[in-house]
Amino acid sequence: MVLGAAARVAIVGCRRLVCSSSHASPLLVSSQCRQMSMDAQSVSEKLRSSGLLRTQGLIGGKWIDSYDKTTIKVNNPATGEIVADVACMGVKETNDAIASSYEAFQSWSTRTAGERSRVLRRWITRPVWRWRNVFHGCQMRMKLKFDLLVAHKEELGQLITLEQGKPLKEAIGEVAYGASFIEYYAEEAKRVYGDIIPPNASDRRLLVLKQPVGVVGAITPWNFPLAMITRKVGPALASGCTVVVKPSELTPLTALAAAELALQAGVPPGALNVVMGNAPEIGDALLASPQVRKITFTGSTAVGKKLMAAAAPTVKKVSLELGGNAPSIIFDDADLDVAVKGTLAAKFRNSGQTCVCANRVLVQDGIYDKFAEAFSEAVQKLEVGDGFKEGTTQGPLINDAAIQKVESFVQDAVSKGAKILLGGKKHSLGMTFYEPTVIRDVTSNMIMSKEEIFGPVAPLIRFKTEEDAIRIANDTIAGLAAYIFTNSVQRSWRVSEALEYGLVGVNEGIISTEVAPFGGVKQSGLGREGSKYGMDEYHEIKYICMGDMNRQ
Ligand SMILES: NC(=O)c1ccc[n+]([C@@H]2O[C@H](COP(=O)([O-])OP(=O)(O)OC[C@H]3O[C@@H](n4cnc5c(N)ncnc54)[C@H](O)[C@@H]3O)[C@@H](O)[C@H]2O)c1
Ligand SMILES: O=CCCC(=O)O
Repeated sequence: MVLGAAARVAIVGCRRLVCSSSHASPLLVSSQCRQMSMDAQSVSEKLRSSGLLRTQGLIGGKWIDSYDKTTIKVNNPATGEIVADVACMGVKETNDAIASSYEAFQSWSTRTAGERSRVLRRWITRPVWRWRNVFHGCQMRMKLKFDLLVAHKEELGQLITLEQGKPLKEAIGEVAYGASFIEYYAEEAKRVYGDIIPPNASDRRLLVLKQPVGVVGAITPWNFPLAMITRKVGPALASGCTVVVKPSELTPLTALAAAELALQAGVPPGALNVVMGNAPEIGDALLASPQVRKITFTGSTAVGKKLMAAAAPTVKKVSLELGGNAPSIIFDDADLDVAVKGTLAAKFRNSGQTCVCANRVLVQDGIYDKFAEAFSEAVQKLEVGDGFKEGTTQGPLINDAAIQKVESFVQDAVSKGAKILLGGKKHSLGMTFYEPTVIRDVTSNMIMSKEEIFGPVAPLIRFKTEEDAIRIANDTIAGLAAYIFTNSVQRSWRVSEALEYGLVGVNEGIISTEVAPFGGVKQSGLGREGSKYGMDEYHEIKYICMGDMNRQ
């Protein structure tokens, strides 16, 4: 089974990946990687000594090198410097991870919901008992809270900034967001109820049980290296499933640190495994295995489609969180300030590298010029720089391929008549920094109207009527998030209902939360994550018909 390589990473000496693949990013080839700057180096030394900078995979509760000792280089996108060499794994390691996960499932799935809940809670908050002086040498044993994910938010945030590039403050915010899924599902574990159905015959009783699916393969992207993992692993473990996680090769360090904390919390050996390296090989092994009963994937639509097809021979359950093309619709009656702030947040979070990012800004005729001016003013205040630098609000893009994509989209729009109001080129900082950009007079024939930009570029599209706005907004294969800015309650209902999207923000630019369902329609995906709906994805429904009940 060939899934097609989508490797955009330097894999140095990896035995299996064809490194000369046209997909490999030239930026990340080892000869071009420079020594680390003092700042990043001291951060990484601190992380190493804290035991959180792990470079081996986790299989069956043991940290291991790849079997042939090959490694991948992980780079800091802000500087191009090498942060770490991590194990480059493939089929053999993945098969062993699946086997250990399968074994762990036999006992993890039979633990009570309360036991699983306590382990998950310890992953974020672990109680420890210590003797404490209470009065004149008199000691008492006291229960203290020792937070794992939360207490290590600084270190985890630093790891995210090191390997992904987002500003440290935003990275620490991601840790809190990521931890919120573990907290939520630790609670939800105890609320998985079945049903008793009124029977169709008086001597029968009809029951419905929810049981864990089994071993889950979780494949995650680089843009949220922690939260995209906890959003899957939280409900999976809470349900009684065990997991093999494959993080992005670009950002494996955060996943490994989170797994180290999971072990400290008491997640049993094999219940959580992490393998990384050769994506197509690992993907193939997960998909081919009959022991893996579910694949949950967050990433591009193109890869998601390949995985879905490859899941067919073993008829696995599939959840897909794929790309978006979110409209942010500003109506004439919107509060200008709210619309500017909301769209700014929706567009420029994570330098525009978010699946729910506003990809198209649809602005009604009457407010178009005023909005364009106020929005450009706000965008101009964004501070581009290294994520470790105080005050930075916009980090680098993930790699050269991302920059080239953004540049080509902007060139296409300009060649077809769009006008740049702000930015429109690489930032003078070099590397993969791009100027926050606003472009007006964008139309539906331009590539940026049709495809995910995944960068800090806001295209303004003019519309006349509410019907026009809905038609333009829905004219895409994607259907993840949409935003509306209006002061009319009736309009907000009408338009929310008419939009073919999985999430709608009304006068809000950041709407993701662990308590609400997250997921797309059309080619943005299948299934939901977060909330009680996210838990359902990890259950099989079993119907039990008990007959002969009237026998004395
Ligand atoms: N809907 C959501 O919730 C959501 C969230 C975050 C990101 N995304 C989307 O993810 C994309 C950006 O992330 P990306 O560039 O990491 O996506 P990607 O599809 O390139 O990679 C995602 C993951 O899939 C792996 N992968 C790639 N090819 C594979 C193969 N053949 N077999 C198995 N695994 C393979 C990668 O190594 C990575 O771990 C964007 O399109 C974004 O919209 C969606
Ligand atoms: O990139 C997608 C996930 C971001 C979010 O959960 O809001």
